[in-house]
Amino acid sequence: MSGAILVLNSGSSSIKFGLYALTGKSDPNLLCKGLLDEHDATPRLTIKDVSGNVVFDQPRHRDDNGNRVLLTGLLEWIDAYLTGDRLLAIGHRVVHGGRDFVTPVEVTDAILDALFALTPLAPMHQPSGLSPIRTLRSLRPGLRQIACFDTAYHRRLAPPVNRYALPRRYEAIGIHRYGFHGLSYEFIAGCLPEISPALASKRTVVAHLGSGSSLCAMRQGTSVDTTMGLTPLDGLMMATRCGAIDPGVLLYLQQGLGMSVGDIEHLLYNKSGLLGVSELSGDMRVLLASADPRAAEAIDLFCLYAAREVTVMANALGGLECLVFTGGIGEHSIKVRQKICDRLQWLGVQLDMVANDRGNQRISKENSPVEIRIIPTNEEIMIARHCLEML
Ligand SMILES: Nc1ncnc2c1ncn2[C@@H]1O[C@H](COP(=O)(O)OP(=O)(O)O)[C@@H](O)[C@H]1O
Ligand SMILES: CC(=O)OP(=O)(O)O
Ligand SMILES: [Mg+2]
Repeated sequence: MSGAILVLNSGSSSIKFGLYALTGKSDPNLLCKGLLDEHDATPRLTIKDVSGNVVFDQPRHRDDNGNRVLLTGLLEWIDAYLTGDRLLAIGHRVVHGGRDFVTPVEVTDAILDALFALTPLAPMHQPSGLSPIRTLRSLRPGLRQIACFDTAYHRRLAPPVNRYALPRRYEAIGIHRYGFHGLSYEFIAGCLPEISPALASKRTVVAHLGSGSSLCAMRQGTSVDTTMGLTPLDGLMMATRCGAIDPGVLLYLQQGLGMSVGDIEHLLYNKSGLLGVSELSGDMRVLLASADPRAAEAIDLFCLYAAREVTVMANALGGLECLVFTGGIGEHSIKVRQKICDRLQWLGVQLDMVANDRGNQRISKENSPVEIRIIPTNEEIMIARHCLEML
């Protein structure tokens, strides 16, 4: 098979783009990749080829509904760039697949409606992941679009691990833990046996630390527990999300302070986490560079949550033999990795400070009971692989 696949990964703070060539049955081959960072004052999609040359650069206007102008420009550019080769499909990261979507699907209007209906379960992500699909369907009705789900990798989680202590009738209607960042975890699961077969069988906790952050307890490539739940609000403290919180706080915000449901949703998803505690920014880079004590407090709390939840994941695994850092923060922040590992020394997590400073692939001490690694994630290639399987 020859042709190309476009991948769009719409996260809570960025749109990541990948264009892949398909050559036979081998792994999709990256042609160019790009990023639109919502932290930027004037976000723009900048795409570079594999040599690092900028090949596309267009601002995204705030009032560009559904990114129509941006996506129109992008499609025109891709047609010219591929010079005769055909765009075969567009693959998308969709955060919530709910109960019905546990493998990648080719999107139809009915499926799009069903996925939009899950918006209350992922209000920060579901609309931004789905609106490009709707826009692209109107721009190119004949082009196949494939949705790949963050929840799918955790689909085998079963009671009691995915169960809430609620009356059973709520579980019966789908209120249980789903877990997210599945495309990232699936990619990491694929990397472990390539690094070494022994690593793949280790009791592993993967820490995906980005704008959204979660942990996955992994054994033999499978998720056995994860920190996010019905929604991507649970578990770790995040850029602007609170993470695990006493549900009584929510009741008090409503009953005691008279806040509306919409205001509480906005507070928990968009105003809390690093941003809420620091009162400065949800961007870890900004906090690390700040001398304000509130920034340091926010970073401390972030690391406390992460370390605390690692112990919960280790419990699900019956021990801890490997800790993997990934995601924007996990891959790049020396200090955050160090602070998390410091809190986990009693579990056998022994960080090699020099290796950590250098950002080596392996950052644990030679005799550390727990092997510590940095593995850059790649949700886009995972989506491209799923598309190739579907095609
Ligand atoms: N060099 C760095 N040091 C610390 N944090 C970083 C660095 N580079 C990126 N980050 C953090 O990573 C976050 C984005 O992570 P990423 O996984 O790319 O996010 P998304 O959830 O949007 O996919 C940013 O908000 C930033 O705080
Ligand atoms: C599920 C989730 O939190 O995603 P992101 O990290 O892209 O916000
Ligand atoms: Mg992400």
